[in-house]
Amino acid sequence: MLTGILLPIITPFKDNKIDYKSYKRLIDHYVDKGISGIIPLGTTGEVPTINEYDFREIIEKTMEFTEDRLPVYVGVGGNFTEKIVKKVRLVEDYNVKGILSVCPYYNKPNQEGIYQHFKNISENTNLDIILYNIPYRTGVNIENETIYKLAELKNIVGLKDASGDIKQTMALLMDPPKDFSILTGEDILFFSTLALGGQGGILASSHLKTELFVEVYHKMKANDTQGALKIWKDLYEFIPLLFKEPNPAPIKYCLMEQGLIDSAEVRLPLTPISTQLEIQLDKVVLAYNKNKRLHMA
Ligand SMILES: O=C(O)C1=N[C@H](C(=O)O)C[C@H](O)C1
Repeated sequence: MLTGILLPIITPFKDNKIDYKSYKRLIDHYVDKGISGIIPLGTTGEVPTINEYDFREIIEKTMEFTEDRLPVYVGVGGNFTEKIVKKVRLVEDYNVKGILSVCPYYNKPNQEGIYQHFKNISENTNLDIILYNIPYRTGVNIENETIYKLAELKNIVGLKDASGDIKQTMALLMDPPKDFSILTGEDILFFSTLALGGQGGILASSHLKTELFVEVYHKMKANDTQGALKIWKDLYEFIPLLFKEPNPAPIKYCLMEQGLIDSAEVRLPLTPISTQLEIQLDKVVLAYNKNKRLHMA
């Protein structure tokens, strides 16, 4: 079972090229923070603006830099099944654990089409597959009935749930498929997903205050709900700031401010964050780092 926090890691750019010096620094920073895996080339990795050459190189460098210290799941999704199968074949050249595959977007398949799409991918790879349901980006919802059917397939191991419908999420959590991980992809629902029996989250926001997210997870697993809630209240205030402008621009700004990456560059059509948001984030991140130094002193 997939459990805990998987980090959908950003792709650092510098002068419009991928900044692998920063990328290595970033991976070395996270591998001992208690996360359960790394996911390059997700939404937060800005996969829509990554070309084929860079796609392959990012996987190669991710494997090189993680040095087997964490499992790697690669974002491989799209709305042309045949093309996705070919892309999965490319990913199999590397020792990755699996893929995170977003529901087909724009051409808006029905539930049978969604089922056949993922069944086709499942039959053409031995890699683990995490389904990614995010209707507010794709325009299509993977309904629970379809998730139950897909969960029966040999290598479909879990769901990244960003359904945006708490009733749908709760219904699935109340009667989860067997040996199937339900991980929230809606960061603000991390605590409630754990409280309802979910296995964890794929959380862009855990690039920041990583230790706190990990502590919430462990406290919830130890049934220390009040202890987890005390920490969660701080994160609950913080998370919306990271999505106030298009993800991952706010996160990249904070990582640059912390010296973890050299530049907060994003690729068009994404744009740098506003000065107003910079000021808001400076306050929060500086306060957190100061507090951390005080605790460590
Ligand atoms: O890149 C991801 O994976 C995630 N993307 C979501 C989004 O930006 O919509 C947020 C979530 O934290 C993980």
